[in-house]
This record gives sequence, structure tokens and C-alpha cells, in this order.
Amino acid sequence: MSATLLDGKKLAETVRNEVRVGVAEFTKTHGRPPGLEVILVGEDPASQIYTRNKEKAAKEVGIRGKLHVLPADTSEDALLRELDRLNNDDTVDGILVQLPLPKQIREQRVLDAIRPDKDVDGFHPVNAGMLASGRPSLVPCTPRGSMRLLDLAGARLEGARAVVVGRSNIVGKPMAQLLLAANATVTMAHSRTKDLAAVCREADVLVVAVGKAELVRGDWVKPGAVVIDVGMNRIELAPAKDGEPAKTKLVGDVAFDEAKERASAITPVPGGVGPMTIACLLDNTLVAARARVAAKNG
Ligand SMILES: NC(=O)C1=CN([C@@H]2O[C@H](COP(=O)(O)OP(=O)(O)OC[C@H]3O[C@@H](n4cnc5c(N)ncnc54)[C@H](OP(=O)(O)O)[C@@H]3O)[C@@H](O)[C@H]2O)C=CC1
Ligand SMILES: Nc1nc(=O)c2c([nH]1)NC[C@@H]1CN(c3ccc(C(=O)N[C@@H](CCC(=O)O)C(=O)O)cc3)C=[N+]21
Ligand SMILES: [Mg+2]
Repeated sequence: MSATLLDGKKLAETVRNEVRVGVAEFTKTHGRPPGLEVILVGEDPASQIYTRNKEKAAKEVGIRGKLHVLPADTSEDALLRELDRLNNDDTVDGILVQLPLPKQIREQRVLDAIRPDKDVDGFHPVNAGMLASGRPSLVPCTPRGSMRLLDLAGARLEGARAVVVGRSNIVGKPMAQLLLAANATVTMAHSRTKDLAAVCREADVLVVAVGKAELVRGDWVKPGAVVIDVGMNRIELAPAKDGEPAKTKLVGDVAFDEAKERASAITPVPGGVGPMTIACLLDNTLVAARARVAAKNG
């Protein structure tokens, strides 16, 4: 038996089409498009590609997207001043600071400085707290995208055993909150979990967000489970040689070829969760823009 492939690229296109309609309506009604500002500190090539893709994806649905690239040696104070400016600019609905940040900048100080109503990543402690207390506002994009993929899979979450491997504030924890809100019985596993394989084998729904290439093996997957692989790991197939760059390949945290023989449905990497993250970022920008206008009009 081979699992159904959960095509995140295709579903992301559907989401973007929905967002495009909403953006057009917002722009017509309010005389300006929703605005998204993406800040990248430093010149990490992978981050440059990701942030440029976010800006491009925003423009493609009619959002006013703008990418700011700040030098790698930018001070924390300088970044906080830039955030203050964007926080107070009424044409800006969404602010995203690309992670990770250089060492001289404390990540939590920066995330705390973004106005919660413009926090389209959903990383601000106010938004994390709202989600945890059952009043979700801006919800992190990767978990939102993963929930839509579970919906595409037709996964029944009520009463199901869900296991989330990874407990980061940006993926694992909010993912567990969303599954809990959908009435799954949720287990959060992490680097100190004993017998991770056995914990995973209990899962009707298995979400893996660790950052270790092919950690989850096929025999960790319960037959018929739905598997969401959030991991993105670039592995080297052949080293750089004779001026040719190294040959690399993107793989997930799940050994896909093994897991697909046991799962009922599974996300590929690439083409699974990644494109959904971007699509949900665009939707969050529209959600933020609408909420800000509604709050202003009392
Ligand atoms: N597709 C997308 O849109 C996105 C993909 N990603 C990818 O998802 C992955 C996770 O990202 P992120 O949450 O930021 O990562 P973090 O590094 O912040 O968190 C990793 C988590 O995995 C746990 N962990 C580490 N090693 C093991 C292990 N051997 N067994 C079990 N658990 C382990 C850690 O446990 P502990 O807490 O105990 O240290 C931690 O909770 C990465 O590959 C990242 O690139 C991330 C964001 C978006
Ligand atoms: N403030 C902040 N918010 C983020 O959401 C955020 C971040 N920082 N830092 C980095 C991670 C990672 N992340 C990805 C999003 C989409 C793809 C994506 O579209 N991936 C494609 C392929 C990409 C490729 O081929 O390299 C795919 O999976 O098909 C990947 C990774 C968002 N992140
Ligand atoms: Mg991290």
C-alpha cells in the first residue's frame, strides 16, 4: 500500500487564490492594499531566497509587499527603531522579522517589540497566549498550513491520538494547541522523550518538526496514520569539486520512502508544508489588515 500524497503546492495555490479575492475586495473598500513588511538581517543566501519569495508571493496576490535587508552587523537598537517605525505606519498591516537573527540581537526582545495586531507570524507572546487560552487571533503560519493539510487528508481529529515531535514556540507548541482545540489527544515529544519510536507508533496523526534529516523511520509510523513532515534539511549528495558547487537535496524529518508504505497520507518535502506556510502568511496579512480596519472603525 502506498500513501496518498498531500500536495501542499497545489493546496497553497488554492489558498492564494482565496486570498487574492479577499485582497481585491479589501483594496476596493479601503482605497489601499494590505501591506506586509519583511525584515531580513544579514546576507544568509537561503534566508535571502526565502524572504524574496515571500515578497514576491505577497505582490502576486495584490498585497503591498516590501523586503528590507539590513546589514549583518545591525544592532538590536537599530532593529528595534525600525520596528517602531513600522509599528506606527498605518499602511503597514503585517511585520515579519526573518529568523534566525545574528548573535548580537536577542530574538525574544525583537519578537516582543512587534505590535501583536501586526504580528503575522503569530510569534508575539500575546498571540501565543491567546491561542493557548482558546481565543486564537494571529496563528503561526506553519501550524495553520499543517492543519489545512490535515483537512485535505480528511483526517478525523476528534478523539484521535496526535503526536507532535518538536516543541519550538514557532512550530511544535502552536501545532499542539491547534490539534488540542480540534479535540485530539495530544502528546508533545522532544529531545528528552524516552523511546520516541514507541510514542510515534501510537499516533493516528504524526507531525514532525525537529530539523533532523529522516529521523522518523517507516516502522515508527502506525499503519494508516496521517504524517505531516515539517522538517526542511539540506543534505549533501556530493561535495563541491572542480569549482562545481556541492550537490544537495532537500529532505524532511521523516524517511519518506519508508513512511509512505505505512501512512494513509503524507506530505512530501519539498512541496508539502513549506508552500502552505507562505500561503498562510499571505492570509494572515489579510486577516490582520481586516482586523486593524475594524478596530479603527470601532
Ligand atoms: N516548512 C516550513 O514552513 C518550516 C519548516 N521548518 C523546519 O522545521 C524543523 C523544526 O523547526 P523549529 O521548530 O524551528 O526547530 P527548533 O530547533 O527550534 O526545535 C526543534 C525541536 O526538535 C526537538 N528535537 C531535536 N532533536 C530531537 C530528537 N533527536 N528527537 C526528538 N526531538 C528532537 C527539540 O527538542 P528540545 O526542545 O528538547 O531541544 C526541539 O523541541 C526544521 O527542520 C526547520 O527547518 C521550520 C519552520 C517552517
Ligand atoms: N519569522 C520567520 N517566519 C517564518 O515563517 C520562517 C522564518 N522566520 N525563518 C525560517 C523558517 C522556514 N520557513 C519556510 C517557509 C517556506 C518554505 C518553502 O516554501 N519551502 C519549499 C521549498 C524551498 C526550497 O526548495 O528551498 C517547499 O518546502 O516546497 C521553507 C521554509 C519559514 N520560516
Ligand atoms: Mg529556533
